[in-house]
Amino acid sequence: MGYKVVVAGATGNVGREMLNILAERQFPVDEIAVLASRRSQGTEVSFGDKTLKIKDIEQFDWTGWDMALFAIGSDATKIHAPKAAAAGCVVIDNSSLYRYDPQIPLIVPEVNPEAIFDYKNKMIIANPNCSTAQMVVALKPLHDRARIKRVVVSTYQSVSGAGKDGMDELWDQTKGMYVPGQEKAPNKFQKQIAFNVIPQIDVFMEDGSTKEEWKMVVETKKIIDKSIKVSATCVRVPVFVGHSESINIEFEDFLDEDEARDILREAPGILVIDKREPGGYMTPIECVGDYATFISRIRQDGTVENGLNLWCVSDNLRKGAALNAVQIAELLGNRCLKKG
Ligand SMILES: NC(=O)C1=CN([C@@H]2O[C@H](COP(=O)(O)OP(=O)(O)OC[C@H]3O[C@@H](n4cnc5c(N)ncnc54)[C@H](OP(=O)(O)O)[C@@H]3O)[C@@H](O)[C@H]2O)C=CC1
Ligand SMILES: N[C@@H](CC(=O)OP(=O)(O)O)C(=O)O
Repeated sequence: MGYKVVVAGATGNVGREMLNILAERQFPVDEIAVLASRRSQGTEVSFGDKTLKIKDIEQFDWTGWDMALFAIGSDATKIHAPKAAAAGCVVIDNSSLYRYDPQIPLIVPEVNPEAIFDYKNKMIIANPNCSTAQMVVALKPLHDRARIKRVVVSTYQSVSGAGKDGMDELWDQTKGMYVPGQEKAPNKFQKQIAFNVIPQIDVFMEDGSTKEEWKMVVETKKIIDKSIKVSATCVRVPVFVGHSESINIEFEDFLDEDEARDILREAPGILVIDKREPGGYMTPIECVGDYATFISRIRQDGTVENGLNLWCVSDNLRKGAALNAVQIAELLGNRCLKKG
């Protein structure tokens, strides 16, 4: 016996990946419903070898459904997640709406699976920001060994993090550079993204940081340990899929780079690719479609007492969103609902 599963936002980048991953991992599905806005009603999406028709979320009756994977952004989530939860359908939400509610668990299954039992508080579970997800997978096993004091991270985030519109803007702007009359002005992004990088993701906060940077700080504390200090700079780069991060870590205790490499090799969800030769590291284009968080360029930072540098790459639509949500669904099924 399997689950009655809903995917909300099934026409989007993340929703489509959710359907792919549910099928790939043979999640025990008895029945599946795919939802989006009214404008997509009747559109077809693939689920394994099946084709499913999109239903209008406004008209959907949540009664009798076990779990719903949401990827529809905060505004629509605010309307529909409470309706699903009230009908007894556990919501696994990709938006930032509920992440900072102390009653709602924020989960990366490799890091804090025990938080799953708090789903009962509000029948909602939050999925972290894409940049946080891959970073905490890398930090947790190192923190367990040497206690992290401080992290300085710079991100290189792909345009798919900004949804379908972000990908279209990079594509159209790049084409427009070569075809006279087809130049495309910035719209989704604040400045030209083709052949450029933009040091702003999400809105500015009062202290001069951006909300994306704030999310990385607050979410890392909630998922791993509130004592960890994080300083983040988030940058949009002209890459379609795959977020990269340069991470500098300062520990309480000394951690040798070889031991760090061994720890990361053994850690769940991580693949270490770290040869000190040209090309002996991971780049975003190579991680697309993969489940892993890839770690490269592990090296001592001799400028602080107990420092380490590393390079971290992952598919933001998978580990950063859809895969993590499906892993949460698996955790919920195995440890709490126990039907599959
Ligand atoms: N991309 C990423 O890396 C990450 C994304 N997320 C979260 O997931 C959400 C979706 O991201 P992504 O798939 O990339 O975005 P897309 O723009 O690719 O897709 C948006 C999806 O949301 C649906 N939608 C939008 N408005 C409504 C509405 N009012 N009612 C019902 N459905 C609606 C769209 O349906 P329609 O086609 O009908 O418009 C579409 O299915 C984000 O807003 C974010 O909260 C979280 C972490 C990472
Ligand atoms: N902001 C992320 C993607 C995203 O949707 O994040 P959030 O779920 O925190 O709004 C990016 O642009 O890469």
